[in-house]
Amino acid sequence: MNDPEAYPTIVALSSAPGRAGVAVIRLSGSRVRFVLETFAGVIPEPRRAALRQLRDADGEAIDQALVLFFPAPASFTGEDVAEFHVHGSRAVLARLLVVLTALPGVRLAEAGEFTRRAFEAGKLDLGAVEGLADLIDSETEWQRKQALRQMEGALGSFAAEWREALLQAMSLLAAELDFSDEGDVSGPLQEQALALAGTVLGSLRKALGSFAMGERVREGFVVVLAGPPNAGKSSLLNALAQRDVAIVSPVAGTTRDALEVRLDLAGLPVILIDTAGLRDSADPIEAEGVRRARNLLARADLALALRGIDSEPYQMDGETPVLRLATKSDLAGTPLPGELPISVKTGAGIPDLLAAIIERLHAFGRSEPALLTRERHRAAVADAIMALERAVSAEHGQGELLAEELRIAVLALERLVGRIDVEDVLDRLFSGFCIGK
Ligand SMILES: Nc1nc2c(ncn2[C@@H]2O[C@H](COP(=O)(O)OP(=O)(O)OP(=O)(O)O)[C@@H](O)[C@H]2O)c(=O)[nH]1
Ligand SMILES: [K+]
Ligand SMILES: [Mg+2]
Repeated sequence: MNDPEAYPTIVALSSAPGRAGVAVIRLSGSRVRFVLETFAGVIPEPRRAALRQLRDADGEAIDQALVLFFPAPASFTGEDVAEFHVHGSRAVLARLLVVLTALPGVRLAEAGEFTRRAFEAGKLDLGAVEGLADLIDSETEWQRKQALRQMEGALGSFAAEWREALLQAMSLLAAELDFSDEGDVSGPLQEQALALAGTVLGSLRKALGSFAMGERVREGFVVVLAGPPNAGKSSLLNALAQRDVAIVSPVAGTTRDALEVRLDLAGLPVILIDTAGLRDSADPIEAEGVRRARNLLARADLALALRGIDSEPYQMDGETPVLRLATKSDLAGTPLPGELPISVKTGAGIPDLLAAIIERLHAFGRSEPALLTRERHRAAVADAIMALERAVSAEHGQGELLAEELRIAVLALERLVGRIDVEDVLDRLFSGFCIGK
């Protein structure tokens, strides 16, 4: 890790680009002390801010900066790390990055490279890296809480406990097998091993139960506005987004393309999608819009089925959970049983609608924050569960089979936290990171 060839010192703007009061430039690697001496004239006391004038090699001032030094190994990456807190001006940042990268052995960081080094130094496990990525992307309260817990290693510590228990079960089985010459004797040690596996199985099932919520909190709940033309779908989208996003008109068949807005509903991230009014149309463009609407509806987490209170009832089929709305409640008409009356014109019923949507979304899981948040997590835990289910249902006396299933479950848990098969996951993950992270 200290080899400057294999690990050049990396530098990047770690705060957001553009004009700002303060910007943070971060460096990591074996040349950090040299950089500090050269540009700041001093290596500050570890973790203490020092106000310094930064000067280039000719002694010309670049900016005043707060300078921080985090010596290896107690740093984010495990290497020597420095931060320059400078004025967030494009000219200061451009000049500083030019002079820093002009030094031999110093280059600009790639996306996620600081975090990759932290991972390689064992500072973060895969779950924590994923949590960090999610925290940076988080926009709502639920997303922030879930990501923070994951960044702090929740998944890693659960996985370590499960793995520990299964390894213990495996050693009990091995001891049992040593006592028997046929490898087919069931005894008290096997019973103990099975009990351990059963406990882990219960805990894994509980974690799996958190996935539906965890994934949706991470990616957003998909809520689709559906109903016949002119039911008021686009009007409702605009009202909920509090922006003029979609075209509204009295012409039936106005909306063709699906339009989406992101909402924060009591901390839950929602992707609200407006769609073409559902009807048989001879117009090929409108018909395509209706086809897309039906597809979106089929994979939505919740459908808002709209009917104008002055219009005919209509049938909406499919598996998607539905909340029924009678729109335009300011006009003459009566809501049908089960319909919530709303009016975009007067605002009547809109707070009730929001409360009803939030209530429906909570049906995906009430306990927060979730432990499993990505398909990758679900797949690994499901594999471990299947192996343990086979283990606990094995015939008595099949000690070797049992051990094999436990081994499969342990491997799945090692995949979960990135002990094995990690490269592909990392490449995909880091390509989505910002440059200075
Ligand atoms: N009185 C009244 N009119 C409304 C209300 N909401 C929508 N409208 C009117 O109903 C008409 C249709 O509204 P849209 O929002 O375009 O309906 P839509 O369901 O998106 O229609 P398509 O995109 O054609 O399927 C427009 O003239 C709206 O002004 C309401 O709450 N009260
Ligand atoms: K319309
Ligand atoms: Mg519309």
